[in-house]
Amino acid sequence: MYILDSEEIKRTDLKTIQTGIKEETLMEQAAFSIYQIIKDLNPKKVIAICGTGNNGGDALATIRLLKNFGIKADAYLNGTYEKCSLGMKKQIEIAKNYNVNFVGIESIGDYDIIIDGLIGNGLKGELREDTKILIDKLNNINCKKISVDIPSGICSDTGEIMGDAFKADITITFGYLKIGHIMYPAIDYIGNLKLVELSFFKERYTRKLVNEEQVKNFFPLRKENSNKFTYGKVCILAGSVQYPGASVLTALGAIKSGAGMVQLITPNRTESIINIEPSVIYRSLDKDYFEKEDLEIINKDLKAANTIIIGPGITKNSIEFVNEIIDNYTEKKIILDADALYAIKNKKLRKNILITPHPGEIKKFTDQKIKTVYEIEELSKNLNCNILYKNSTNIITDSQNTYFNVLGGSFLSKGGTGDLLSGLIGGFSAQGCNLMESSIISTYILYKTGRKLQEEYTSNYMTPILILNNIYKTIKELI
Ligand SMILES: NC(=O)C1=CN([C@@H]2O[C@H](COP(=O)(O)OP(=O)(O)OC[C@H]3O[C@@H](n4cnc5c(N)ncnc54)[C@H](OP(=O)(O)O)[C@@H]3O)[C@@H](O)[C@H]2O)[C@@H](O)CC1
Ligand SMILES: Nc1ncnc2c1ncn2[C@@H]1O[C@H](COP(=O)(O)OP(=O)(O)O)[C@@H](O)[C@H]1O
Ligand SMILES: [K+]
Repeated sequence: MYILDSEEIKRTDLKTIQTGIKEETLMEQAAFSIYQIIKDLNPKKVIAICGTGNNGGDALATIRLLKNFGIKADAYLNGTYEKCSLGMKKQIEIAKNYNVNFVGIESIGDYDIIIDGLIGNGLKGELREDTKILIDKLNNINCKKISVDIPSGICSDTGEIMGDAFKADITITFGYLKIGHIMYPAIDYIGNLKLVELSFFKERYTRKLVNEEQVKNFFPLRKENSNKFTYGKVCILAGSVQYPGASVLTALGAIKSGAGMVQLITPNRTESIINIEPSVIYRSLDKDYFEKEDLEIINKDLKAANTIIIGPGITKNSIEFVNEIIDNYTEKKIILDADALYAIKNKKLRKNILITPHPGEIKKFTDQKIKTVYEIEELSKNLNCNILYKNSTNIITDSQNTYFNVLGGSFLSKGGTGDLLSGLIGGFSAQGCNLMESSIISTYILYKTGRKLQEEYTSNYMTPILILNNIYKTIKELI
C-alpha cells in the first residue's frame, strides 16, 4: 500500500481530472462513502463543520446525502460563500436545493455526531487563532467525532499538530493513506482510520506501508537440497563488560532467523551463549572493549562471513575499531547499531551498509535536526547508506524507496529489543536478502509476534526473549 504526501495527492487529483473524471464526481464518491459509514452508526442528528475548501465540500455533500436519506443533518460554514473553493461553492448550491439547513455557531452542541470538514489536505502552516478556538470548542463537545480525510490541524506530510487538532473517533480518507496518518503525534488524534476508494488514476509511488504480502515476497526460500553454507554466515561483533547481554540477544536473533552459521565475537567473556544456544560459534577476546589491533586476530572470521553486525552493547571507546571494519570490509554487508553509530560522523558510507538508529542515536553522528521522513531520506542520501529509523513508526529507506512499519507498540519498549532486531536483520541478510528487505522482514516478524503476544501476556510482561521464542508462529504464516 502506497503512502502519499500532500503534493502527491494533489498530483493524483490533477491527473485523474485530466483523464476526464470531474472533481465533483470524486467529491460525490467521497461523500457517499462517508455517508455509508455514518448511516451504519444510526445517528439521530448530525452536523458538518465545513471550512471553505474541498474538505468542507466533502462534508457538506455528506450532510445532503444524510438528509436525503431521512437522517436529520445540518451544516455550519466557517467562512463566507465568497471565500469558498469552486468545489465548495457548488456543494453549497446543491445543498440549498436539498433544503440543507445552515446553522449558527451557537447550535453546534446539539448533535450526536460532528463531521470535521474544516481543513484537509489544504492546511497551510500553523492554525490561525480563530480556527484553534473553534477546534478547541469542538473537542470539548461530548459526541462522536468524524474527520474527513485527516483531522483538521494535522499536517498531512509529517503528522505534526499545527497548533491544535480535532480529536476524531473515526477518520475517513480517500484512495491512499498519507504520511500524516501513520506518524505520531497524529495517530493519537485519528481514531479508527478508514480508507475508502475513489476513481483515482493509479500510479507508482516511492513510499509504502510494510505489510504481509511484501514480507512474503521478500522472505528467503529454503531448499531441501541445501546445507549450512546455502544460508550464509553472519559475524557479530558485540558486547562489552558493561553490556554483556546485548550480544546474546543479537546472536539469538541471527540464529533463529535461519542463518546457516552465526559467529559471536565479544571483547568480554560471554560463554553463557553456549549454554543458551550451542550452535552459536563463540569467541571471546578476553578484554574490556574492542580495539583496532583486534582485527588481525579476527580477520579470518570476518572474511568467512557475508554479513557483519557491529555495535550492540559495545562502548564508545571502540570507535577506531568500528572505522577499521567499515574501511576494510567493503565487500561485506554491514549493520551498524548502537554505539557503532558514533563512528559514522562525517563519514561517507556505502549502499551495502545499514544503520539502525533510534531517535536518540541520531545525535551520535549528526547535529542536524532529524524528525520527518523527508529528513531521514535526505540523511540516507547524504550518508549513502540504508537507514532503519526506529521511532514508534519505523522508517526504512535507501533514499529512493521508503517503507513505514506501524506494527510496533509499547510492548517493544524494553532494553534489548533493538539488539535482537539487529540479529534478525543480519540473519536474513546472511540468507541473501538485501539490507532493505532484511529490515522489512525483521521488523515485521518481531513486531507482529509481539503484537499477538501482547494480548495474552500484556505489554508490561513482554521481554525480547519471549518475543523471540514465538517468532516461528509469524514465520509459519509467511512460508
Ligand atoms: N483528489 C483529491 O485530492 C480529493 C480531495 N478531496 C477533498 O479535498 C480536500 C482538499 O481540499 P482543498 O485543497 O480545497 O483544501 P482544504 O483541505 O479544504 O483546506 C482549505 C481550507 O483550510 C483552511 N486553512 C488552511 N490553512 C489554514 C490555517 N493554517 N489555519 C486555518 N485555516 C486554514 C482554508 O482557509 P483559508 O486559509 O482559505 O481562509 C480553507 O478553508 C481533501 O482533504 C479532501 O477532503 C475530495 O473531494 C476527494 C478528492
Ligand atoms: N512504543 C513503541 N512503538 C513502536 N516501536 C517501538 C516502541 N518502543 C520500542 N519500539 C521498537 O523497539 C526497538 C527498540 O530498539 P532500541 O531502542 O535500539 O533497543 P535496545 O537498544 O535497548 O536494544 C526498535 O525497533 C523500536 O522501533
Ligand atoms: K478534516
